[in-house]
Amino acid sequence: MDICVVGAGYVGLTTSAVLAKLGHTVWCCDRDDIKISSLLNGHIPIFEPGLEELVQQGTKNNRLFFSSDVPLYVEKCPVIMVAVGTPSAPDGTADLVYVKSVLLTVANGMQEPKTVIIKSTVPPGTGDWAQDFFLRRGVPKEWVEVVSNPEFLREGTAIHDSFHPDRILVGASSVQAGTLVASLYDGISAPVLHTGRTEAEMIKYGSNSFLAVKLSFINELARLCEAFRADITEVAKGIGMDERIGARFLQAGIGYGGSCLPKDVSALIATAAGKGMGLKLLEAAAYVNETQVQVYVTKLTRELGALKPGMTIAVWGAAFKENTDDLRYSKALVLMEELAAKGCGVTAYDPLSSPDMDGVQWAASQLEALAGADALVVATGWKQFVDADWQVVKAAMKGKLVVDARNVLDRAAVEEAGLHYIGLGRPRKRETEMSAAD
Ligand SMILES: NC(=O)c1ccc[n+]([C@@H]2O[C@H](COP(=O)([O-])OP(=O)(O)OC[C@H]3O[C@@H](n4cnc5c(N)ncnc54)[C@H](O)[C@@H]3O)[C@@H](O)[C@H]2O)c1
Ligand SMILES: O=c1ccn([C@@H]2O[C@H](COP(=O)(O)OP(=O)(O)O[C@H]3O[C@H](CO)[C@@H](O)[C@H](O)[C@H]3O)[C@@H](O)[C@H]2O)c(=O)[nH]1
Repeated sequence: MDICVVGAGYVGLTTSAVLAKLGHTVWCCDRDDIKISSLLNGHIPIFEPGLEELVQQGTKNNRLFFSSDVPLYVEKCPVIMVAVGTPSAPDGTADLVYVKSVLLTVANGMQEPKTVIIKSTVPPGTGDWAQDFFLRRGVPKEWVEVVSNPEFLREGTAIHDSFHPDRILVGASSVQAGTLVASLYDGISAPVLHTGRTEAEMIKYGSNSFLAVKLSFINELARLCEAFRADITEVAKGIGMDERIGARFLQAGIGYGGSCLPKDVSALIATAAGKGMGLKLLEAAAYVNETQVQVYVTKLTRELGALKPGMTIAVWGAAFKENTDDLRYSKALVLMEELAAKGCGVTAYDPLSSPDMDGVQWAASQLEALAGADALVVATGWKQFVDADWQVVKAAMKGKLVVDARNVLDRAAVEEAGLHYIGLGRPRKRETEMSAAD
């Protein structure tokens, strides 16, 4: 099948490479000339493990092509997949300006019947709106089928997730269109769920919102654990052993970030508000998440005294999670902003990113970031941070405080090095327990 994928971001690029691997001929188009020329020169503009190899395979096998001429390939291809961004507008709604601009390009270049797949995350009702939009632009009804086909990949594991999805979701208003879109994924062994368009859109928002609620729930429970000196990692393990709940997404920490969960929660809340409804549970999840960085600022203040000029805090991690260079809605950056605003010196390190920020100095290595530091905060769970040599860390720092904002460090190893460990809901074992464990 000849497919034009519009948008060469995380989703567009990954999906293009995956569809090419599945035997389709894919034109991945983006209006960003710089991105496309870099792709044409063999350079992948994002960090995603395994993506470069897959893209190279696709281009070598003449299955994957790149172009900034969006109208040309939109007109040529019978199947168009819209994978452009749907960022948060200032009022919290999903800004559909990019999606609408692609739909207009499609409508203008319509010379023959087409299937228009919406891969971008869009609010319930958008697919129906798009179908009407084509009719209103004078496109004959039988010439266009809009199909919702949301994406569930995670950054950092995008290739694995694409080839091993929990489900392939296809929301269509006709069996024929749904079957055609499902067939694009032939070769992937996963259940295919056929639904209506709006149901598919709702499933995507519902899934991300559920994950957000799960994370804010465990983060709030971790706060409560602190009040009882209970260990949230043991509590989460016990809760997660109930198969109805599941063990994943129960790692307490500095809160969820990234380009999806925060914006999709806010878009669903705004979508409900548009229907005169309040989504109280989601609002609470968003609130807990927004206040989670403050929990760590309070911990630092409790240990170091008022945060002020003259103090230096080292922060390891900039990305919103490990194995990505994506900084969108990163809690690590929010923490750095908070510390810098209080006048603290912030020395930071991330294996992939060093964005310009007022009051933040980027070090060339994780050890270099520790020079003169009163405290270290581990804000992203990169493996190289987890595996740090804590004796070396101790020698490099001025102070002794290590704040594990992801609950990923080996507390005993940190403490054995003579450092003072603080996580979230991870108390020191009580003396009696410690001697019983010895
Ligand atoms: N990032 C993820 O992990 C992920 C996972 C699942 C779903 N999604 C959803 O997929 C969509 C895309 O997300 P992303 O992270 O890949 O976005 P992104 O910001 O990385 O990339 C979007 C791309 O679209 C391009 N673009 C915008 N308007 C265009 C136009 N009119 N014509 C051509 N190109 C245009 C931009 O230049 C950009 O390269 C969003 O709706 C997002 O919510 C993202
Ligand atoms: O136990 C956990 C799991 C995750 N996180 C944090 O939660 C955020 C989101 O993580 P993750 O979901 O792995 O990242 P994304 O790549 O944004 O993926 C989410 O958003 C995508 C875009 O919609 C969806 O496709 C995916 O299914 C959905 O998991 C990150 O800040 C993580 O650090 C935790 O704090 N604790």
